[in-house]
This record gives sequence, C-alpha cells and structure tokens, in this order.
Amino acid sequence: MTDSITIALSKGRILEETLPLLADAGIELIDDVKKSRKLVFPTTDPNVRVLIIRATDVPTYVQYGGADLGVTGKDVLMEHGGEGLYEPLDLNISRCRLMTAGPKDQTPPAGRIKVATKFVNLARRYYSAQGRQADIIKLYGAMELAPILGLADEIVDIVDTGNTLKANGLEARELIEHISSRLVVNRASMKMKHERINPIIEKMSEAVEKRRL
Ligand SMILES: Nc1ncnc2c1ncn2[C@@H]1O[C@H](COP(=O)(O)OP(=O)(O)OP(=O)(O)O)[C@@H](O)[C@H]1O
Ligand SMILES: O=P(O)(O)OC[C@H]1O[C@H](OP(=O)(O)OP(=O)(O)O)[C@H](O)[C@@H]1O
Repeated sequence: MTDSITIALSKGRILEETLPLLADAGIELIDDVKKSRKLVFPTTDPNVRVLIIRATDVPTYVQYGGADLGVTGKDVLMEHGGEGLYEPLDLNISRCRLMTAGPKDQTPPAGRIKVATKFVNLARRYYSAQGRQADIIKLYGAMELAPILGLADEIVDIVDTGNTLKANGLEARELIEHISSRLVVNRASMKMKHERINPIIEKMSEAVEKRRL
C-alpha cells in the first residue's frame, strides 16, 4: 500500500515561492489556489494533498500529525519551539531578518524595557539570554505603532527592506536571526513514511540548489 502524504503550506508570500519548488518535486496543485476558498487541495500526485493555512498554524498541524510535512518561516518555528518536528531543509525563500527596533536616535532604557511583538516566546528567550529584564506585550500586527504611541520602548519584528520601520520613525537595533522558510516534518511520519518522504525532501533540496546557481 502506498502511504498518502499531507503537506501544510503557509498562505501568503511563502506560498508563491513554495509552489515552484514543489512543482520541481513533481507535486502540482490541480486547482487555482487564488480562486478557491478550499483549504485542502488535491495534487498531480494522487497520494499527496496540500493544506493551505496560516503560517503560524503550520508547526502545530505538523507537530500533531494533521500534516506530515510543512513549510513555514524560521521566525514562526522559533516562536513555536519546534517540538515534535524535524527541520531537514532550508528552502532559502522569503528571506528577511528578525530584529529589535526602536525610535530613531533613541537609546533603549538602561533598566527594565517594554517590548511589543507577536513573537512573545522568542522575545522572552532573547532578552533573558542577554540578561536584560523585559516586559513583553503581545500584539498581532502593526508592531511599529507601539513605540510611537508609548506602548513599548522597543519592538521585535521582521525587517526586509527597512521601509516599514523608516516610514514610522523607527530604526533597526539588533539582529536576532537571519530568517528564511524551512521544510518541517512530523517526527513519527519521518519514521513511518520515510520511503515516501525522503524522495520529496531530496527533490526539493535539488530544486533549492538549482535556484542558488
Ligand atoms: N517583508 C518580508 N519579506 C520577506 N519575508 C517576510 C517578510 N515578512 C514576513 N516574511 C516571512 O514570511 C512569513 C509569512 O509572512 P506573511 O506576511 O505572509 O504572513 P503573516 O501575516 O506574518 O502570518 P499570519 O497570517 O500567520 O499572521 C513570515 O513568518 C516571515 O518568515
Ligand atoms: O522591512 P520591510 O520591507 O518594510 O518589511 C517588513 C514588514 O513586512 C512584514 O509585514 P507584512 O508586509 O507581511 O505585513 P503584515 O505584518 O500585515 O503581515 C513585517 O511584519 C514588517 O512590517
């Protein structure tokens, strides 16, 4: 019997860059994702289906076996903690940086600092590793507003061109991590379905290498 495989993909910017890599691995979505309200998609491989969900939900679906494989950002994986997941491949897509940032030309306070972010676990670990005391404030978006309105001294967020920070009177301070999207695999699936999963990892890895050249 052939094992069927479920792959959880992040909707939004990661999806557009992931689909060509999957296509190189012989897996193409049959429906047009942009026109459909469906969440589960059949593919050209009758034994592979694809879920299209929020980037932040991908590690959870893969951890609990709702999906065997997933693609999401390293930032999301760091926030999740990576429990129950293998991370065999850096896809080298959706590259950006995870940084601290604050009001331009202002130094952060010497003592306890207020930090607004959606990455609360990651931020807690980062400030604690630096020996700095931080009150972490959870936001779900528009982190850049928090220092402007006095909610926080600093934010932890994604930076790419730096335009969003600049447009809001902020500047990047410290680099926490270089970010790209990763392929993750459920630990049990990796053992039980390795004959199906290994070739997918290998072909996607070749597709990533081809694009590096
Ligand atoms: N400006 C950017 N440039 C490049 N990559 C980015 C940028 N912003 C985010 N990313 C990467 O893409 C991932 C998904 O970002 P996207 O904006 O599509 O979703 P989101 O709105 O952050 O996620 P969710 O829908 O779960 O809240 C991020 O986790 C990060 O790894
Ligand atoms: O340095 P830049 O090139 O300006 O990119 C950084 C911005 O990109 C992301 O937001 P996104 O555009 O994904 O919007 P979102 O926060 O609503 O997801 C991130 O949250 C920053 O706000």
